[in-house]
Amino acid sequence: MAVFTPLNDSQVADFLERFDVGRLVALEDVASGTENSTFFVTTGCQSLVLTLFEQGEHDELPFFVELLDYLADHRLPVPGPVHDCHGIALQTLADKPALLFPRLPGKHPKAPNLTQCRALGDTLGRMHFVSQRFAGHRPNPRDLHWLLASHHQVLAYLAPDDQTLMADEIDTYQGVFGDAGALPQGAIHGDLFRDNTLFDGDTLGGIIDFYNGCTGDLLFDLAIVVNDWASDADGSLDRERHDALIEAYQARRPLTDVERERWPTMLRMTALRYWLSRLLVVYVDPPAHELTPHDPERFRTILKSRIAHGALPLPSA
Ligand SMILES: Nc1ncnc2c1ncn2[C@@H]1O[C@H](COP(=O)(O)OP(=O)(O)OP(=O)(O)O)[C@@H](O)[C@H]1O
Ligand SMILES: N[C@@H](CCO)C(=O)O
Repeated sequence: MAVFTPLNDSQVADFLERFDVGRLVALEDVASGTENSTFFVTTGCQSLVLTLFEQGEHDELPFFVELLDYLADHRLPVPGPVHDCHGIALQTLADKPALLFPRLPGKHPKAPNLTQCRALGDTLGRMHFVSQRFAGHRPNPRDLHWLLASHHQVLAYLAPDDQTLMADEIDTYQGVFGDAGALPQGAIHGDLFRDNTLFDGDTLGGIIDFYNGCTGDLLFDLAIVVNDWASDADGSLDRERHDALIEAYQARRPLTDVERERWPTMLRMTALRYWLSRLLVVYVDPPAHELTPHDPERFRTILKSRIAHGALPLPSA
């Protein structure tokens, strides 16, 4: 379920009067999603998405609005928030912070094909090209500092081998990524899994769910994408999807020498990032609502595969 705060037609009809978007024709609860309440809203002239923010740092919502405004202004396929008649995007509805977005076309790809991988790589490369000049700032909440500070909370739930694996890996990352800021920096999505994209056939209709968005290493974003989009069931990398993503990305933003050098370790660090965040959800901070948590084991498998087989050779720029 993904409606934690139900809304009725008259609440939404009144809410829409703040904007120049037409009158309510239909309101529909959105079943997917785990964090916020989401509704599809149809007016006489537009298809929209209404999000009520249920969790998280509400004082960080202005950062997300600025980032989405910036990316939409640069013609990236993201839902730029709708601003009200006074130019304000961030609203309150049912005592929750609320944003209204254009509804983007498409479905989440379960098994992305090479054309879809190229489209995503191209768009991520374009996004990172412009996001280096984004003026906002929000430190990456899932960076090496977070790994270091948080992993102790799950160690007791792991088998001894896995405790050693996690601790040794984090030691390795400290050696490689201790010099924060050494890699190219910019605004990143921070969670660009397949289920945060919408494809209309092979056309990328949009990238959504920017609530892990932050500023930091661009390479972190690319590694999250490659681990999710190009891993097979056994965790190994599929060369064709890997190359399609990275070649298209590099046509927009070639990786630097230092990024290429640190790439294998970044793949491991972002795999461990999800192993840990999923373990935290399962053991330490389960959701208040009855939701099936994502499987931590998937990212342990990916991590072990990256350690055993290394990274694939990066295509040249
Ligand atoms: N702008 C949009 N256009 C079309 N569909 C959207 C849009 N925004 C959200 N959705 C739909 O609503 C669903 C839930 O949205 P979202 O991912 O933002 O929710 P969430 O609660 O933050 O979930 P999670 O963090 O688990 O992905 C998406 O999977 C998608 O189907
Ligand atoms: N994409 C995350 C969940 C949302 O942050 C995961 O797969 O664990």
